[in-house]
Amino acid sequence: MSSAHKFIPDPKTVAIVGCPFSGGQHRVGVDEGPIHLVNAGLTNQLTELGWNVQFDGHHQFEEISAASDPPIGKLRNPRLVSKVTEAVAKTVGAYAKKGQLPVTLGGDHSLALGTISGTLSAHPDACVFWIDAHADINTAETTDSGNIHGMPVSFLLGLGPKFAEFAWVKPALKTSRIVYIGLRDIDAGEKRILKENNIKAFSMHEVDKYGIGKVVEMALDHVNPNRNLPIHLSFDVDALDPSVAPSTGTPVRGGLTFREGHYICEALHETGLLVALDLMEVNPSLADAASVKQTVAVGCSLVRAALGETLL
Ligand SMILES: NC(=[NH2+])NCCC[C@H](N)C(=O)O
Ligand SMILES: [Mn+2]
Ligand SMILES: [Mn+2]
Repeated sequence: MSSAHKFIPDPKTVAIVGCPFSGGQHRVGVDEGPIHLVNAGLTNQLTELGWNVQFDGHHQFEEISAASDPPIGKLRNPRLVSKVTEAVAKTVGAYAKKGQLPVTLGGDHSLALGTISGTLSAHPDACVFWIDAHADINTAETTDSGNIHGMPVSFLLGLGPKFAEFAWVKPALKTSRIVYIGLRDIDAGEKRILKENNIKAFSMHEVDKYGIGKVVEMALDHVNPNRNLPIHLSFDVDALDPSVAPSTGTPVRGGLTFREGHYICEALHETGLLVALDLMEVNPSLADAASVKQTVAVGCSLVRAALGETLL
């Protein structure tokens, strides 16, 4: 079966961008996520789905010692996160400009500052599906944790205080072009930001109320009413219920089922509009071996679903 990709020319190529990075939060191990996902056979699985797979090894990031990267205000590891995400933006943007579909494997969700910047450099009118238990829209003022993986969306939207260290970030995303699914752990400041900016969000309450099929349709109607804009899918594995994806840094009960998570990926594939995908926050050091294996397998299977694997 050949799927009609509206923005990815044949022969369709996916570029795997492995990002062993954990500087956007404080738990060790999330940098091992991409290595586990690739070792589980992800590249071969995508070849079998009919994709050319480009993978040149995991991203090598410049090191910045903690001593030379003190907090700026509440922001932790600001220079490191900025450098790394800027490099990711360049890499993702270059692949997207060549007509390839970048699949970025995290690593923590601060990386989406890079991936979405990269996508928007190639597809300025792209919309973003942010699938997550969290909104990751804190600013340097509202954050409690100081972890930048809880803030990438505010940077992309140009909300909150600006920092010279992040001068490369263009606030290229419009509030009307992002939609959330799966939310259930939103900080008070984030609730305010979502409301004040009229940002569309489907929490687990709406998933329960309408069912995932209707929610994805409503989400598409909001960000992509004519079904003609490129789509960037940023999937935080903690959107799934911890019984489905236990091995992650900030698990929250009451999440998406295995099928609901996959349905989102399948439905976005069916649009033919997907131009980039992130799979973030798999942390192989936070659970027993069986749970790690389960989480890594679910991660691979979400990526396959977004890239065309069907049940029949
Ligand atoms: N990408 C994630 N898992 N983010 C979790 C963010 C948690 C919390 N809201 C914070 O700002 O720290
Ligand atoms: Mn999350
Ligand atoms: Mn997240």
